[in-house]
Amino acid sequence: MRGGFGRRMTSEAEKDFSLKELDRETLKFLFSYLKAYKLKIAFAVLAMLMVSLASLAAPYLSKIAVDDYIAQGDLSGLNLIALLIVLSYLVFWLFSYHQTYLANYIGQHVIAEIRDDLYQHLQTLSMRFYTKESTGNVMSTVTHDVNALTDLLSTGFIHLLNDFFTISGIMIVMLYLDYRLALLSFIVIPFVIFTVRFLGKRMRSAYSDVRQKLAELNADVEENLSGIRLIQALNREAKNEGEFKNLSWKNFKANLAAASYFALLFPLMELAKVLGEAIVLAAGGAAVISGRISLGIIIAFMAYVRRFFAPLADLSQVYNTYQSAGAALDRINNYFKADDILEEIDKEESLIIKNKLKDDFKAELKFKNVSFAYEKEKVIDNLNLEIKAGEVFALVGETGAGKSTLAKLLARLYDLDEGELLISEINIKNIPFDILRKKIAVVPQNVFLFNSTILENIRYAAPNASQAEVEAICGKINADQFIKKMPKGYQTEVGENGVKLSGGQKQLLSFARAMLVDPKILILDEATSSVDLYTEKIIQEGMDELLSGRTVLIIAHRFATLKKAERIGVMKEGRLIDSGSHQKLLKENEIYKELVNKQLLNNE
Ligand SMILES: Nc1ncnc2c1ncn2[C@@H]1O[C@H](COP(=O)(O)OP(=O)(O)OP(=O)(O)O)[C@@H](O)[C@H]1O
Repeated sequence: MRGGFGRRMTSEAEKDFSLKELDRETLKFLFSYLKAYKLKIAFAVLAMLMVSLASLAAPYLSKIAVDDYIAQGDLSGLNLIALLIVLSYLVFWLFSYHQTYLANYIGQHVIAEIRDDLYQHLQTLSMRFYTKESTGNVMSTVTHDVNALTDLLSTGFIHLLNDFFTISGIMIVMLYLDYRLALLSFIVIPFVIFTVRFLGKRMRSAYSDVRQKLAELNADVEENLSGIRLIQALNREAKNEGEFKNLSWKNFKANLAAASYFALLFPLMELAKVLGEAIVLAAGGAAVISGRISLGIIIAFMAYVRRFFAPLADLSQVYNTYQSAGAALDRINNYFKADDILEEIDKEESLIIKNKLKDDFKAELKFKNVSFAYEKEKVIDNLNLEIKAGEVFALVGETGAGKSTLAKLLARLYDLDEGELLISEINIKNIPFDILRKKIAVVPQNVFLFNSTILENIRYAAPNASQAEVEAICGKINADQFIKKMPKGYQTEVGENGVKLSGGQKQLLSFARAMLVDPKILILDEATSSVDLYTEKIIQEGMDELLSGRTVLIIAHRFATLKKAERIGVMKEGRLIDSGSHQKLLKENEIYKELVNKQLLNNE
């Protein structure tokens, strides 16, 4: 995923997403998860309403205290009001706790469910999907996008509803207390809306720029750390440092621009608040002097005006949350809609085939008029090939001829575009995956090892295998020699993708991993150059054991392996152009002769 996360964020995720782009289907997708929490959502909304109501109570109670009790000299009434104010804060506190807890409860549950479903779905998608989509993109959606949804579901809804209830509540109470003074103090609202819109738009784009510049910085760090060996070997440190400084400077400038808008917003809100208070004080004061309204009303108004502006400013931030959550939701749903799935046959048929293959599995392979393209161009072109049970068949061909692609089709990492691939006379599409993976093992060209112990890496495909079984396999293929020399033997940690092992050692572990499954069909996609002569010799010695009693397809790059094959096929541009014994091909096939002379013999 080198550079993937950052790259993707710069290119796609941070483009300005309009909430209008959210289609019904995407919203339906979100609601399908929320449905299960209907009752809790109702309680959460109720709690939000209570929080807003409770926050409205204190100024109104102050008005009553001033007008009805202080003016009348009624001390016991005054104490009652003081008690009610405290009570209103207790109610506020209680419901505030519940609204936050419930919103987080619902939000976190929904997020966990979406994340689990997404992960499960991603595991079922075929290599076609992963060829199109970079790992960085997928990673970013599972983590970054799902987190953006968390912001929306856990806090976004609370803010939106609370702000909405509070603003409406304040306006209603103010209008009720004195509509003339209320309308007069609302004069400030257009100013606030204009400011919030003006600054909000710029802040959104400034923050988007901040994220973009940060993503570029991340991508740079990630890529350069992954390639640190090459960077040091090629003496690129100074140049890279210059590039990094440049990115870092851009990041600094973007942050400063965002901070300057942010620094403007709150003083302007304060200004609006002070203006509102001044209007209330001047116009309200005059109304009190003229006797039109009471002193209590002006006190309540002052408090309401003060409370009015925070939620208004808040709404511009909430819009931000909604926008990024909308974009994230869209991308998550698009992954759910991805249908690059390798279909499996239904359970009943699967059972019939399982039973049939259990007693009567013929390890023979037939490619019939097979064509396949990763994208548009055909990589396998009308290929026909039959490999008999127990045969050792080697494939040769120039680089890019399509040899490894045949191995991928046999492991059903992709489905064919045309033709048929039969294993034991059954179309590969009808063989349940669990059977296929037990019958066929691939030793790939590029070995992948997990950051775990040698033991766990070998038994990755057969987790129930005992250490004794693993050791027996390693003994047979001569892998135990180097493993036993390691400081912790089979418990040695191999590091990220086996970084602590040599190329040859990694390959030996990969052989052992395949052999532990005891496959009837073995595919060896030979690496060209990663193995030193000593390990090569060990591998060749262990090879006979590896091959005996199995049908083997070897994608051969070495003459030594070629010698083990009973039949050799020559591939060119996705076609099998010839096949036969080494001697026959050497005599009759120019391409084969050239391959042997120019490339394979070099490795002998
Ligand atoms: N995931 C992929 N997406 C798109 N094209 C691909 C993909 N994998 C391979 N190809 C293309 O398919 C063609 C066949 O590749 P393949 O790996 O089968 O060749 P090969 O014969 O095994 O080569 P080599 O001997 O170098 O390993 C090449 O042109 C390659 O560029």
